[in-house]
Amino acid sequence: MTNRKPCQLILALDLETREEALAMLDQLGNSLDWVKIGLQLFTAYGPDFVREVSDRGYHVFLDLKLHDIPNTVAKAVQSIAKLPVELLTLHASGGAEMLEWANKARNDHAPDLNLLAVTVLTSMNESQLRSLNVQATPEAQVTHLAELSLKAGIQGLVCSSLELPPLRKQFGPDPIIVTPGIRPAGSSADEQKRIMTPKDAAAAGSSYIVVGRPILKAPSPAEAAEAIRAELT
Ligand SMILES: O=c1ccn([C@@H]2O[C@H](COP(=O)(O)O)[C@@H](O)[C@H]2O)c(=O)[nH]1
Repeated sequence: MTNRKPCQLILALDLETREEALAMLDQLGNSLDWVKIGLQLFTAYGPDFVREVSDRGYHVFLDLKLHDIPNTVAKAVQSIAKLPVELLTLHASGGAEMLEWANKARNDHAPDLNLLAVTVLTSMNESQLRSLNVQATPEAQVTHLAELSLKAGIQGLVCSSLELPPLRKQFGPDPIIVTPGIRPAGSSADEQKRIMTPKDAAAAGSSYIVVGRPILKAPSPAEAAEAIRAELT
């Protein structure tokens, strides 16, 4: 028995234009509490778009996957602290010093912001890790990077739901664990390699699942989102 909160759905709002994105949010209405703004819309519309989504009442997850020298990442966290963002990603592979500097900037400027360390992208499998000269399995590499990140003080992790059992066993119920690579049964995996259904991800201990194309490309995005939410309860 754990005191873990119920798993929540985050929509990955990966669309081309502001107009398309806002129309999608209009369609989804009450099916949604959380919106992830990623590189596509942030590079096109920047902080104003973040404020616009937040002004509509959504919790905002800004998925910029920061990865640079410690000073540059810390300064970026300081800038993002001025925005209505509750979750922000950075790459764990930037290393302990980068993570510590980012966390200090968060503590100094945005203590309500939760930083999430991206471990191994869900689009990667073991052979892709080998091509980067990483000899570990995805599970071992995720666990290693998770340990590094949590030791550096980072509040949460991004990984595949497949890695949830060992992570929850080692780190317990407290770390926020966000899992993309979610595919309802029978839907296309696209380029995602380490996938799970919403139901299984929730049961395995995901704090939040991230879903993009299975909702965005569905004939009825609102029905698709509702069906996914129903799997989480
Ligand atoms: O390891 C990761 C980290 C982030 N993502 C992001 O999640 C969504 C997934 O979109 P789908 O359309 O559901 O595949 C996307 O914005 C990625 O940038 C991830 O997939 N894997």
